[in-house]
Amino acid sequence: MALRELKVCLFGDRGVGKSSIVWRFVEDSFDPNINPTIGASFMTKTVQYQNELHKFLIWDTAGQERFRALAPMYYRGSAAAIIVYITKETFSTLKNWHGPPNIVVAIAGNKCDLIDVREVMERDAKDYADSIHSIFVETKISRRIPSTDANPPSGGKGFKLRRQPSEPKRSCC
Ligand SMILES: Nc1nc2c(ncn2[C@@H]2O[C@H](COP(=O)(O)OP(=O)(O)OP(=O)(O)O)[C@@H](O)[C@H]2O)c(=O)[nH]1
Repeated sequence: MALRELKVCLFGDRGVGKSSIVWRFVEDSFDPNINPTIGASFMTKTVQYQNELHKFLIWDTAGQERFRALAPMYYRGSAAAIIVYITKETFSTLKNWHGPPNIVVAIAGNKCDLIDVREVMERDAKDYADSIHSIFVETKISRRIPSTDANPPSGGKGFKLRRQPSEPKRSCC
């Protein structure tokens, strides 16, 4: 079976939930006490879609301002980027995370389970996403969404982690 490798990076201010999104995707788990990322953390997950295996090489970057200058390095060679926000403030800094024009960008409005924290109207976020030709999705990582897919992709096998859930995140670059 053919194997395609796709580099995907996550960007966004600290605490918006980038690592939680990755953990939900890779391990289908949620840790309310997850540690902040230092530098970046790397994980992979292989998903079968039709007759192809897609191996996602996922770079989860640190949101702290001091790491922002490293973004171009992670963008290099990426097929896609996910830029995450939650509040008005983290939404207003989305443009700081913009990358090259030739990659797929998805904007994720995370923590939509926390009604009080959610300050950006879905319509405004969608309009912004349209204006930069990106995908828009609202996410909540804290609760598992039951799959309605009778044949879910064969993720889970073939992924490797550099960090166990209970360990602190390590810088790897
Ligand atoms: N209620 C709720 N909490 C969330 C959600 N996603 C993440 N969190 C929590 O938000 C906090 C920050 O999550 P992280 O995934 O570490 O955020 P991050 O963007 O990777 O943060 P940095 O590593 O500092 O850049 C953690 O306490 C998570 O458990 C969500 O959808 N809902």
